[in-house]
Amino acid sequence: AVFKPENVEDFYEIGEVLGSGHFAQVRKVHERATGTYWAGKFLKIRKNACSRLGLDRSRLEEEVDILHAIQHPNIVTLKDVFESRAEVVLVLELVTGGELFDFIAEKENLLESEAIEFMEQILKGLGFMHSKNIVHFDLKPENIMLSDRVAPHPNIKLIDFGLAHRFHPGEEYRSSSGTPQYIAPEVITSDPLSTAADMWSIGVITFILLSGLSPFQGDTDDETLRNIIVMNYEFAAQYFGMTSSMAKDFIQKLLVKDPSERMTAEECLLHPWIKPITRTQVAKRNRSSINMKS
Ligand SMILES: Cc1ccnnc1
Repeated sequence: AVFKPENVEDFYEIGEVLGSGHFAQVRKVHERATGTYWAGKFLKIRKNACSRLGLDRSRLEEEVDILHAIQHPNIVTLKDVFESRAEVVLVLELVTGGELFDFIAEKENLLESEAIEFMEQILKGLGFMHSKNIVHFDLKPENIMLSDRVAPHPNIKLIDFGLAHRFHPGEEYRSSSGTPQYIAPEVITSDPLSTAADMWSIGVITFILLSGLSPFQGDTDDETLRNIIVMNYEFAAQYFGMTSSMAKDFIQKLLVKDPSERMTAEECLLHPWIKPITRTQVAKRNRSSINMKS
C-alpha cells in the first residue's frame, strides 16, 4: 500500500507516551523539519492473516482512507503514514486537552450550557462524517478529546477511527465490536448498521455529560447489553431533577430502538436544546417570564 517506507525517526523525534491501547501506543512526536509537535500512533500489524497479535492490515488501510476523507475542525487530522517491518505509524494532529472522559470525571457532571457547547461541536464533526457515509462505531467520552482543557470554550476533536466504516450505497454492514455501554441495540442483535448507530451513542454520551451516570451500565457486560435491548433506563430524579425538559427530550429522541426513528446529526443541531435561539427570541422569552412573575 502507499504508506511511506522511510523510517519515521528520520523525520520525527519520538517523545513521551500520550496514551496506549490494545495494539496501539500514541506518543508525542517532534517534526524535525518544522519544529511542530504531532501525535504518533504506533500500531503493530499482523505478520500473517492467522496471527492474533496486531491489527489486520486492511482494517488499517480503511482507517487511513477514512481519515484522509474527512478533514474537519472537529475531527483529528492525519498528516502522514509510515510503515516499517511490523509497525505502521499514523502521524496525527496533536490534541493536548485530554479526553472528555477525564474532563467529566473531574467535574462530576457539566452545566447544560457546557454540555451544549461540547455536543454542538461533536454533532458538527459527526454530521460531516455521516454526510460522507462514514460511521465512527466507537463514539465514547474516551474518543472525544479537547484541544485545550483550560480554555473557556474548548474545541472538540473526534479521534480513533479504528472501528470506523465507509458505507457504499446499498451495502449491508454488521459488526459486533464497540464498547458495551455505548453500543446501539441493532449492534447487539446483529441487524444491518447505519449512521444511526452513532446517534444512539450520542444519546448515551449526552446522558453521561448531564448526570455523570451511564444509562445502561450493569455490573457485567451481559447485564449492560440486556439493559440496552429492553431499553431499561430512567432519568432518576436525584440526578435529573434540575435538568431541562428540552435536554431530556433531546436524549429521548436518540435513545430510540428503531434506528430509522432516531434523530440524525443534522436534526440534533436543529433541536431546541442545541439550536441557539435569536436575541429577539431571548428577549421575547424573558419578557414572557417577567410577565409571569409580575
Ligand atoms: C491521544 C491523541 C490522539 C491524537 N492526537 N492527539 C492525541
